[in-house]
Amino acid sequence: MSVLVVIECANGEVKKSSLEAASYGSKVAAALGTSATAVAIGDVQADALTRLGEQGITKVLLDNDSRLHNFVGAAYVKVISKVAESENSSVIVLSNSNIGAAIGSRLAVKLGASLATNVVALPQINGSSFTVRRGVFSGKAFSDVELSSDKKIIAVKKNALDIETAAEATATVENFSADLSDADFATAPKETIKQSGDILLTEADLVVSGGRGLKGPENWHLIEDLAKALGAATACSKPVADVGWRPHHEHVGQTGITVSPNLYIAVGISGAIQHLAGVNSSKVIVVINKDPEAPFFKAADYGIVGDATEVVPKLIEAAKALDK
Ligand SMILES: Cc1cc2nc3c(=O)[nH]c(=O)nc-3n(C[C@H](O)[C@H](O)[C@H](O)COP(=O)(O)OP(=O)(O)OC[C@H]3O[C@@H](n4cnc5c(N)ncnc54)[C@H](O)[C@@H]3O)c2cc1C
Repeated sequence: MSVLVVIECANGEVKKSSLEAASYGSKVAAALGTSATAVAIGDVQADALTRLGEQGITKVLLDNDSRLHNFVGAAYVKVISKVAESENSSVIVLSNSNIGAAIGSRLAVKLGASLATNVVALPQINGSSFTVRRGVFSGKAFSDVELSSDKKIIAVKKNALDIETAAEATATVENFSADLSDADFATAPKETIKQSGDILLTEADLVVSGGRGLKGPENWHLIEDLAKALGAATACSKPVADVGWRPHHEHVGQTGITVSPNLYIAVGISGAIQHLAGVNSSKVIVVINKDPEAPFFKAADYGIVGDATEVVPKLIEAAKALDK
């Protein structure tokens, strides 16, 4: 019996959300008195995988098939399920990322496992049954669910738990071949067009976001300059994307992307419930709005009442000064 953690990789590195999953999986393994193994998929350097020892992973199995560098659901499910069988894994931990959400239910069907998505806390273990807490209704409520199958799959909500790092531990890395055939890639991406911007919004630790209060695209440099000074990704409210000031892949909220950064700075955004649905699991929310009655202030950890054109340049200067 072991705990298996699914590690997503891109550009040679392990994604942050997978470090969170590794940390979570190691704690579950410790509670069960077993070890945590990982299966790595995607474009990754071996030394990035050995460093998973710092999150408590003892062994990493890597499928080197270059066709896996792009996400292909059927192939990913096959690799993970084969590793789970060969390692006799009873608990599989993955990130509740886009990829995790796409493969979790398919894996559950293939392995006959119970599945909990959007998990925000370690499980309570009662014999062979786990009770896990899930975030539901866009983070407005929690639901405690029982996983009673022998095999369990837990998809951990991004940024819900800290990454714990133990000094100097390394994981061994072994190659694993799932003997994938062309049929496993029957539906595969032909081309990947990366979103603009240096920092991927869904993976960003810091996000600076703008709304209609910016008045027009001619003022968007305020958002970009603050983001650059902080090393943040940029985002926007839906109306801003609808009128074409920004591309739709930057729109966050109920009908856009969900983000969970450590810091979300909202500039000139009113804080409508549909916007909050995509950002309210951010660790710290800072709101800048000239209207003291703006609903976003109720969800904010810090608020600045003021005109964005006056407040943001001061923040940019302050952020630049921190770098000196
Ligand atoms: C089904 C549905 C789904 C939706 N999905 C989404 C979604 O996913 N994401 C989303 O964002 N919205 C979504 N919306 C729209 C949402 O209801 C709001 O209309 C939208 O979020 C408002 O965008 P905003 O805050 O940028 O603009 P506004 O509501 O116009 O707010 C602008 C804010 O800027 C402030 N402001 C004005 N001038 C300044 C200044 N100079 N300095 C500082 N502050 C200033 C104002 O006080 C105001 O609070 C959805 C709506 C529906 C019906």
